[in-house]
Amino acid sequence: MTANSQRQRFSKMLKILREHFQLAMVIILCSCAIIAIAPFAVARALSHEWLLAILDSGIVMGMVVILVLALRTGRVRLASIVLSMFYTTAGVTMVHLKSDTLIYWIYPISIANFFILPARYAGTINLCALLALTPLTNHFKESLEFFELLVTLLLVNVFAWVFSWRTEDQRQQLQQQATIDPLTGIGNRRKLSQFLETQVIDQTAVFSGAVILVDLDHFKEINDTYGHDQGDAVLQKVANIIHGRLRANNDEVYRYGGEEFLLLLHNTTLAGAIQVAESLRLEIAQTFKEQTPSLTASFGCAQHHPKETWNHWIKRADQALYQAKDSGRNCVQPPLAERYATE
Ligand SMILES: Nc1nc2c(ncn2[C@@H]2O[C@H](COP(=O)(O)OP(=O)(O)OP(=O)(O)O)[C@@H](O)[C@H]2O)c(=O)[nH]1
Repeated sequence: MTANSQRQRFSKMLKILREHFQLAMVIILCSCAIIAIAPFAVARALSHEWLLAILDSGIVMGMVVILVLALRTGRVRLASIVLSMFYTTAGVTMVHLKSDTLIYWIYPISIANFFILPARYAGTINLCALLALTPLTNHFKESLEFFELLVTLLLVNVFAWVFSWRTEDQRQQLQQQATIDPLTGIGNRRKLSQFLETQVIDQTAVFSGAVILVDLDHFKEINDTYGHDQGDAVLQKVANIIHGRLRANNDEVYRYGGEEFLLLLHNTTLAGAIQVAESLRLEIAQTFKEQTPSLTASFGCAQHHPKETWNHWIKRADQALYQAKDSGRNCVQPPLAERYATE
């Protein structure tokens, strides 16, 4: 393998890890724990501390199982919950068995839970850990010392909770800004790519449906006649018309380009997509028929074929749209090869 292709593979891996933060956290936490705890298991076995050696080995093996679960099944949320419950329980058990000197491990454990889980899950698991530690009161010489420990642990949890909530809020805002088209309020091309990519990565999700590409006809003339602001208002109105025609949980619309929209219709045949496109074509033409120049739209439809790649599918719809433009605009076209089957 050349240095260049190695670099490409490495940067591809980094991209996947960046996009799948939770999976990255599971991999990092499991790997660090395995590397850090395995030597203790060996050292304890060598010094005949059998109980602790068995516990350490159990933790290492548990981490390996969780790592494999996350990587093989892709069920990262489940793996994160199991991982968090596993090392928190192991931490609390060790404190009870070994002595309260290990109690300081509960601090990083509490924070790690907020890294890999949503705040409410992490908070609940940490609260259970705190309750499980309360029987330790008699291990401390002064109850004030134990009380201080509980208060500091609670404070760490509150700060981590606030930090986690704020980070999640910022992440959602960024996600919104990056994926929503500010003019029309519908998803942009990046959101469409994310949707298509998750469908490809998650092999269990089988898409069955159709796509419609909508392109406004001679839109440049609208801009030239009425100005860009009016052009923007027309785009918003078209987006509203399309949005109003969608089935709430079955269809999605994206702004695919400047004056181009893409509709994903789940569980829809080519004939169904053509029907939707035809009614949209009539509604758009009717809405703008009074203005000069009037506005119409052209449509290209394609049904997804089993095992067809996303690129190929959308390319077929694009070719159908090209045919619609070529046949005089203000019309709906299926892919050329399927035209007669739909007539
Ligand atoms: N107002 C406004 N205009 C936009 C926006 N994005 C793209 N456009 C305009 O859309 C027009 C697209 O022009 P063309 O690609 O020539 O297409 P057309 O005039 O619609 O002609 P056909 O597609 O061939 O029917 C250009 O004038 C762009 O400036 C936008 O966000 N707002």
